[in-house]
Amino acid sequence: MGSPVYRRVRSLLACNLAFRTAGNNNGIKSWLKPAFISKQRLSLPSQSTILARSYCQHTAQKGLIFRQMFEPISSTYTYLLADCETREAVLIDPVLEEVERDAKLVKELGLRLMYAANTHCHADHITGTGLLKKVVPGCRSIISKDSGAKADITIQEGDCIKFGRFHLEARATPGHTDGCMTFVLNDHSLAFTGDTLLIRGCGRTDFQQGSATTLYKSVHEKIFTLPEWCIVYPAHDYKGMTMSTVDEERRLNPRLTKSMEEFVIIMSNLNLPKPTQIDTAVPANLVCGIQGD
Ligand SMILES: N[C@@H](CCC(=O)N[C@@H](CSS)C(=O)NCC(=O)O)C(=O)O
Ligand SMILES: [Fe+2]
Repeated sequence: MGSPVYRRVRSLLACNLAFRTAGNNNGIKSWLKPAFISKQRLSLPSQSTILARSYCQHTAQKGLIFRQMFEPISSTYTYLLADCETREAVLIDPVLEEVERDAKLVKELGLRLMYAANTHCHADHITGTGLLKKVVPGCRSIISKDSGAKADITIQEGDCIKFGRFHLEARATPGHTDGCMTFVLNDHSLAFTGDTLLIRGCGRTDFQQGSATTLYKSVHEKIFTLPEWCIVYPAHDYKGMTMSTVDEERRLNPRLTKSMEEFVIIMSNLNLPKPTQIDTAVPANLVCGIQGD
């Protein structure tokens, strides 16, 4: 139906999995379509541009402040979430070397940083949580009880990290490490998967109590059961990608679309070198990172 341009628009929307179902449920399609169609004859934005733009609008409409930040040495993503009304905020997976950047942004945006939470005891970088507590008074560190690491608050499956009108639900997703958690936004639109699920990949399982069968079950039971339009944000990406969706990873993840038996063989043949900072990072992260003087 319609012009070639309209058909292109339709096919872009059709293959954009985040929109396919979300649109019917929460109005994404209704606010996406008018702006998009009106520009169609000038130039067609790429699918990822549409998703990024639309997602910003989506979060803004919900009253959620959301930032993804990158630390290039360990290729780590740190996430800032805040309620734009109450200004309460949470940081996920801050990195020591970027504490100044994160604290500056929190200040610039007029936010009250309540928590700095780690998805797990990282092996490749020192967490910024310890130092953040020093430079942002009132901020409390969070990690899972099963990680064996120290923090102000230790959490378990089902616990919630509340910031303003929002909360992150903690889902235990062990496998990369014993204490890995995935943090899911209360409306299930976003999931912060740490190293459990990476974009088209997953965390390695060859150290820190790693187990391929446990990771496989965690992903299938706790992440792939989220709505297909849920956007997944990992702790790392090594190929320049920023986000994915549950649907994309269910269909396209080259490791996790396999049977558990095939997955175990893949994971035992990764032959990855040890993270360069592992010997300093793990002991520091077991005590919530560098605490400052
Ligand atoms: N080269 C990096 C470490 C890369 C690495 O091992 N990444 C981990 C996540 S950090 S614990 C991983 O699970 N990778 C899975 C994969 O398939 O790449 C460094 O030296 O820091
Ligand atoms: Fe890790």
